[in-house]
Amino acid sequence: MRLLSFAVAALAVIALVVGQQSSSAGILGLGAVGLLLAFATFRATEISTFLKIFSVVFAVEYVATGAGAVLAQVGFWPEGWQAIAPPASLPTTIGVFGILVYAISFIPAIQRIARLASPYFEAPESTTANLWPVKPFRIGTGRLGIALLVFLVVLNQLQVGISLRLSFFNRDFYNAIQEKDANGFWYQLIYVFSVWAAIAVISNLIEIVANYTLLIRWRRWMAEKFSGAWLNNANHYRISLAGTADNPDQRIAEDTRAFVNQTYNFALPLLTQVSTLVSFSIILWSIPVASVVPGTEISIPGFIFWMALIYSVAATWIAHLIGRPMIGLEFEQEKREANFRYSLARLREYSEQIALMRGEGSEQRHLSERFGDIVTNFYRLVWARVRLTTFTLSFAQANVVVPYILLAPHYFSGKITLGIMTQVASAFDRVQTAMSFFIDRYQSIASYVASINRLTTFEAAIAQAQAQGAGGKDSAIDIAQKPGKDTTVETLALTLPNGKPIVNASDLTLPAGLSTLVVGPSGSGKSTLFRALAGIWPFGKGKVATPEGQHMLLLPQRPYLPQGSLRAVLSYPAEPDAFSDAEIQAAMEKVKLGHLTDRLDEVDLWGQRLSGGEQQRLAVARALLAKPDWLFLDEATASLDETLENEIYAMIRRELPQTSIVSIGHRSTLRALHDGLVAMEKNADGTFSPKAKAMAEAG
Ligand SMILES: Nc1ncnc2c1ncn2[C@@H]1O[C@H](COP(=O)(O)OP(=O)(O)OP(=O)(O)O)[C@@H](O)[C@H]1O
Repeated sequence: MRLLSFAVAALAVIALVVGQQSSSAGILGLGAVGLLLAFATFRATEISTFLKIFSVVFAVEYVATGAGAVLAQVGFWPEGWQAIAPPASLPTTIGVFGILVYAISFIPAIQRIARLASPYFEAPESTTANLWPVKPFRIGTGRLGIALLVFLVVLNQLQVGISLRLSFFNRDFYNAIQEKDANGFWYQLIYVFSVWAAIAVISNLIEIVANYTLLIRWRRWMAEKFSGAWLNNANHYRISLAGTADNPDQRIAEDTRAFVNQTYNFALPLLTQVSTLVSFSIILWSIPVASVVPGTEISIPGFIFWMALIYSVAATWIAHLIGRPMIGLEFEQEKREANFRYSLARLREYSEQIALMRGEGSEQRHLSERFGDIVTNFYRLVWARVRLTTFTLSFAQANVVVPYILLAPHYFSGKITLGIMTQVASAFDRVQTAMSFFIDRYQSIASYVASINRLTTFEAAIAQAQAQGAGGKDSAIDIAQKPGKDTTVETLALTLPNGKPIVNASDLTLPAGLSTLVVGPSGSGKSTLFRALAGIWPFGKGKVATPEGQHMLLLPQRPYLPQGSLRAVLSYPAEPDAFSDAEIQAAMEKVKLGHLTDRLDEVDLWGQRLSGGEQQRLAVARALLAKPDWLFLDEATASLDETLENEIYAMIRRELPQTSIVSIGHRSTLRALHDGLVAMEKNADGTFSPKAKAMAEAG
């Protein structure tokens, strides 16, 4: 039944066109009634799809009219151009209406792409352009991007022009063969073909260089922009807490690459295809005999063009119906691959724990399940691909024959030459290839859409984290710098990411120049309090005053050891050359890491080489080098034996006499090493409050 409606609609459109061109009111009326009947059985979305197809047809017709007129004026091409009469009223009206519907439906997608793409082309920073054979010169990053893009667009249009020119060569060449014109044959081959073919090769080579230069510059800029915004003001930490954007690594590394490549690989070929469609449509349109319906004397303007168009639209539609499930399957495949990779990466990270627990069997089963997921979906994908390819390949084969079937009667009756027949056949093929643009890109469209989504949500997550961070517009925890020396908490109510309250603090003063020990049950929110004081915990509200212009350093229980030399690990987060060898070695001796002083330039995975205690002492050495005004130690010496812990604390007090120290620790021996005590006390509502105590108090 549905098929019947579609068939009626298609026939009605043909009747409208034929009726209008032959000025036959009867056929026109039949077409109008048919279209109305068909529309009555259509769903709303189908009517809009119909209008979209109609609008494309007429958009092409309009563009062809304009381009034909301009090119004929300029007289750029040998012969064969002729002005095309503007399309008449009824289809035009429907077409213009359809164009509007079509254009509007694309606006949101284009806006999203433009929002992600445009910042690069507006980037003001200056950069060095290294474009051989021109000497390197300084230019704005965005300007260079625009220049490269414009250059590529021009080059691209040149290539369309070349293929158009070669189609005329094709016509003249076969005509010369048919007429046994040896001079014409050699002339075409030597002077026409070789020149244009050489230009085509050179322009392709230049395009490769310009293309890759633009893409790598654009991608680098985007990756730096995203990683910069992600790292800024501890946004990365708040994003992972809030869980607003999974796998930032994939977004920064993979999705920026996919976005840049795909945007380029869609935009330029799309432009090529549109220009190809327009220029070859003109050829199809402008050959008079190709407008005559084969076997009859009826002439329909652009008959063969319409045939190519209707044929391709129908094929595109069928291919879309067959290929549509592939979009979802591709998306799923990417996700399953990512899960498998993630399982492998975790295995590497926890290799020691897994080996100690003999967990390899369980890991192997887990990996094999993950890979099984990949395989299951892969087979579905293969079948979907087979179905689509069956159709597209058969269609491509039919393509070779269809134009000849349409033209053969004219050729055999002597109305057209062999040259014209082959030219029209190749133009027919070009028009239908251009129309099949989206079919050929089913897979990449799926991943393109996914990348755009991931980048857009990542941007939103970064903006949210930025707003929640210290000083951000949505930040309810006000960390103000005040004159004076102490750090004071006026009021502070901290919650978990899910809103559950955990810490309530008021009137807490951490005195400058002294050392304060914070104690309390496990899970009472001591570390969370430290995170809030450091300005990275976004959940809750309150007011904290920190002394103005003072350097604060927080050492967590598990220190972070970056990749690189031991010198870089020790100087972190300062540059590796921020401290002299003598300074570094002295700090290492003080934390009893003297045995490592001759390995400063050794690059290793230090986080896996050094013992837990050694790593903690290395972090203390960093503090000795950085000499902060405030040092927060969050169980930063918990892996050391008591004697060594005592020695290290005494050393810190000795070496950093100006530094105010706040520590979290569970061991009772720590009390003797501190001047003051703050204990976490449980409230009736289950939250904890830090309270200053005398040393003897608090159990
Ligand atoms: N990102 C998070 N999401 C959900 N809950 C969290 C998060 N971070 C901490 N918590 C919870 O908040 C509570 C306080 O954690 P916190 O690490 O501050 O405790 P702590 O007093 O330092 O504990 P410990 O002495 O064991 O180190 C715990 O119950 C913990 O599970």
